Amino acid sequence: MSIAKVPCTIVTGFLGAGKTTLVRHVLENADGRRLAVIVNEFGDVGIDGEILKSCGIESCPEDAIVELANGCICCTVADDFVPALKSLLDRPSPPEHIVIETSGLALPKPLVKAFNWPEIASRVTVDGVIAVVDGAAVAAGRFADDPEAVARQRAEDSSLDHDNPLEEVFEDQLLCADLVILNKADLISQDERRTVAGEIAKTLPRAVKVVETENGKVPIKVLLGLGAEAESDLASRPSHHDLEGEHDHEDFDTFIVDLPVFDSPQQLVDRLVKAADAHDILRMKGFVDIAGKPMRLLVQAVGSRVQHHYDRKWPAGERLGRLVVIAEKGFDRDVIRGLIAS
Ligand SMILES: Nc1nc2c(ncn2[C@@H]2O[C@H](COP(=O)(O)OP(=O)(O)OP(=O)(O)O)[C@@H](O)[C@H]2O)c(=O)[nH]1
Repeated sequence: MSIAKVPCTIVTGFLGAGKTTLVRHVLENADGRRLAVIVNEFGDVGIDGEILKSCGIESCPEDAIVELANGCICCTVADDFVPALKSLLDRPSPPEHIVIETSGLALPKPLVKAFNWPEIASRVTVDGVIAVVDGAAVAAGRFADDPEAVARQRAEDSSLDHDNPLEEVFEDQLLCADLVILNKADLISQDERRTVAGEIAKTLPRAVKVVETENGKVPIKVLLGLGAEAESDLASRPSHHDLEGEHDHEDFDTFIVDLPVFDSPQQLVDRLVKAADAHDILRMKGFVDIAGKPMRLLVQAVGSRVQHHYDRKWPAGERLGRLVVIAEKGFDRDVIRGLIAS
């Protein structure tokens, strides 16, 4: 008797596109389905796992969320990803569906390939790769090559590889997708939506549905149950990195800023906007200690767009403000620290 494989959905998308928001929406609408989540982050502090664990959804116990922080799973498939998947499958009551949220810098294809590894090939299948796109970031030209910058680089050094690393990661994620979620539709106009949809269509290698939404609010039956079996279909998912082998995220860097106590959320927001504008920071997220408040403030910035809310009481002994910063390499950590924390 053959045992049905557990379907797994890979959620990819660039930094801050809305992956965690979408995964949380899936958990909130699981309708009794036994789900588990593997969540991976590029930064050293597991913020996304915390956000998901603190969601307070009854059907989603904390041990259903497995965090793989500190690096991209696409590069640590053997050490982190496959063992994490196996340990979920080996549980006395294994999940009925597994959702994998990759880091915003991860390439999905190496992960899909891992599903062919003999250790897990007979037990799991990739139900679908969902690429979440930040509509506002695409509309702002975040992933497009800057022709002036390319020309400048070429003039300085003709042998230089001028590929835009943001564009490459963004495209690799789309090239592997079975479904594209055009998220943050609330932040862009009708015209911009058309432009963004056009850019996505230009990149997609085959017919793939694009669903527009905000805050990842797409019905769960659209997201899960795609039946793509992506691991058997690698040839139709080209990648910029097919010829280069492993990529090592050398274009990006992350560090942690220890934060002082702030008098108000606005005081911090002003500093984050200033830092993001001056240094082209891609992503900041963390928990902040606001004077006199028993709750911790969850702060998230995508570029210089900052959002915050009090998410839960500080756990005992953990009241310490910390922020993860991710940017393209070449920035001065101390300068950024100085702008945010002093
Ligand atoms: N306005 C708007 N904000 C959104 C939407 N979806 C997500 N956000 C916000 O965008 C920020 C990033 O969302 P996340 O879900 O954490 O994004 P992510 O892709 O998981 O981020 P990383 O894991 O850091 O790559 C958060 O502040 C969200 O509240 C949306 O549709 N509209």
